[in-house]
Amino acid sequence: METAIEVQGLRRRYAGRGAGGAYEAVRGLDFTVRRGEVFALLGTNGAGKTSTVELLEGLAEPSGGEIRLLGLDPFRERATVRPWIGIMLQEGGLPSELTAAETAGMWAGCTTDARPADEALSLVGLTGRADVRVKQLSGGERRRLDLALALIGRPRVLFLDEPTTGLDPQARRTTWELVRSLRDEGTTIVLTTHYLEEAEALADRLAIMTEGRITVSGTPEEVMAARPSRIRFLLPEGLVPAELPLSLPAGVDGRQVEIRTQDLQSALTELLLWARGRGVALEALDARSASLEEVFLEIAGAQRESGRLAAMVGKGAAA
Ligand SMILES: Nc1ncnc2c1ncn2[C@@H]1O[C@H](COP(=O)(O)OP(=O)(O)OP(=O)(O)O)[C@@H](O)[C@H]1O
Repeated sequence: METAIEVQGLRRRYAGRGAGGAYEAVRGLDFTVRRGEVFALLGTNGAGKTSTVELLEGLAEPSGGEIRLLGLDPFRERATVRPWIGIMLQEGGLPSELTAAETAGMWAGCTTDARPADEALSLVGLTGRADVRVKQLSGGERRRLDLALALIGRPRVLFLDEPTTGLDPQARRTTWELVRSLRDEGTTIVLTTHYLEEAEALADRLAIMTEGRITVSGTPEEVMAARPSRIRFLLPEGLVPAELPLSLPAGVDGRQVEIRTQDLQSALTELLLWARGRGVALEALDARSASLEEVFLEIAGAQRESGRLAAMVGKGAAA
């Protein structure tokens, strides 16, 4: 598969951050985004996602490393790259007195080979709101207008920064469908989102960032496969934990039993055969594969813990 974006050793340092001095928000990233895929960049607040995406968009110069977007440097060759990319910003900042149609028309007027304004509004389901002023649109509708504007230039690479924040569940699903159909038409999409089910639903590949570095990357399946699945149920009345199958190491808290396994199907089969053999029912039985959310929370938890330990060590050193 062809490469759309190639990133090597990417760094971004902000000069003078209050009393704290310079701060390096992006600390040596290497990744590739293939043509026609959805690539999601995930991470906790302040992990460095926006700082990274701004570099990919050519809005700032890296302090180290290299980016090739469709073969060019997006900062130095911005004039050439700009028409190829569509950017949906977190805060639209649109003139509030214009209607949705006027806003899209104005945008189309500044764009070569623009998609007609009404087509862009229709893609995001705003046709019925075309004559409403921006200031009277709901937060979710404004978000969809931001997306329509990002699509007006028929971008080859589309950057979506938290595209469904504030959207109701139905509008979110419609946006997902649109993202999938753009991808199927060959658009490369870089997505940042805090909704992990969104990343799971849309991303062909993803990377989780922590403190300016990529901690985990791969397809959602690869990222989740590294974590154990979980089976939970209530210990049947009259049984003690020692009577549970020995081959399935279980954690028991009161009546709540939890088994963690890398092979959910075998463990579940064994558990159900055991239950049938004992003639017991497993109340509140719940078996599930690791979700992206669990992987994310584990990484974020480890990061918080290491930050806490570093602070304790720092305090100890200062004392
Ligand atoms: N202009 C700036 N000057 C100094 N520091 C900055 C600047 N912009 C961002 N930072 C810092 O860089 C770090 C990364 O910020 P960034 O906005 O890239 O994170 P993020 O992952 O996009 O977070 P969020 O999920 O909250 O949007 C943060 O610690 C932030 O305070």
